[in-house]
Amino acid sequence: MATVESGQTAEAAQRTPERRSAPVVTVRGARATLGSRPVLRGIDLAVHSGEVVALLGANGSGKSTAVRSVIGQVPLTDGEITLFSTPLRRFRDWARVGYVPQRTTAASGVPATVREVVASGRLSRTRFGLPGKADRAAVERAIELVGLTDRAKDSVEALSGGQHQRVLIARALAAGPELLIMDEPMAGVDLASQDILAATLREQVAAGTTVLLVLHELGALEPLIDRAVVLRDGCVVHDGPPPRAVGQHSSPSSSSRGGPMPGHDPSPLTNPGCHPHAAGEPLRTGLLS
Ligand SMILES: Nc1ncnc2c1ncn2[C@@H]1O[C@H](COP(=O)(O)OP(=O)(O)OP(=O)(O)O)[C@@H](O)[C@H]1O
Repeated sequence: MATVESGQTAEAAQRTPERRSAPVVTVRGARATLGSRPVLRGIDLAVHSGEVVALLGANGSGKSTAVRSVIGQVPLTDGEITLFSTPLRRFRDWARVGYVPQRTTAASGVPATVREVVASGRLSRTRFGLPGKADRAAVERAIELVGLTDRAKDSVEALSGGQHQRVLIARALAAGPELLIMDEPMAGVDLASQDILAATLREQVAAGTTVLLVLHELGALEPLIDRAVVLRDGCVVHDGPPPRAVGQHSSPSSSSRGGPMPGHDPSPLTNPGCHPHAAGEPLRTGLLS
């Protein structure tokens, strides 16, 4: 794959830097506890307009908790989050945000068609809950984007896991979000669906959508990724070019695609809750391949 010096792929680098100036998501000093366990221990994260940022890390490192805190599902015990420059506690413009949760069923046991589930994602844009022509067109477009037009009338219960995931993504796209947050969108998805999802995402990114996604492996999405933030034990241990998969690099500073870029080093030493990984210890990203 073609790469540029910074470690970004050529495709990611082609997108204009001026589109990336405005912060869409900022997370500062975020701490969160689930049960009695401190799961986020002071993370900083920023996603700028038009950027595609991957949140990586081993199982249990806090990736899902981090994105769930961004959408207000997990309260912080300390720190602050802004969305579109508005503090999260005052943010109401949820139609601007599309969220695809970690693999769940689209139907939740309620019989519903593909079109009905996708249309539920458009409700935030409809006037008085009544869908107009533009709303119906947006729903059809979202279904088409994920290649399920021929299944629109089918029950979601009749779909494969990968098709299910495509429905959830279409639901998130139906409102035309400016920010798309996806938690492991490729997990358990068949290769054909992965290709469709990658193409869908590429189209969104080309149109200017900002993307924050939790990933286990970069896979088909790698060409789109501008930057990777790696969590370990609730701390940011890397913020910079997407690292190579485990086994392909030895340490963050040893590879042009593996090391933090100047100015992007999260400097965990400055964060009392987080400790830098031992020198020479491989950066564990949670990548499986
Ligand atoms: N509701 C909960 N109550 C208590 N602990 C929780 C809860 N949800 C998650 N945890 C714990 O918080 C830690 C971080 O979980 P989280 O789901 O954010 O990690 P993750 O990096 O997304 O992992 P995975 O890749 O497995 O999804 C884990 O140790 C998990 O067991």
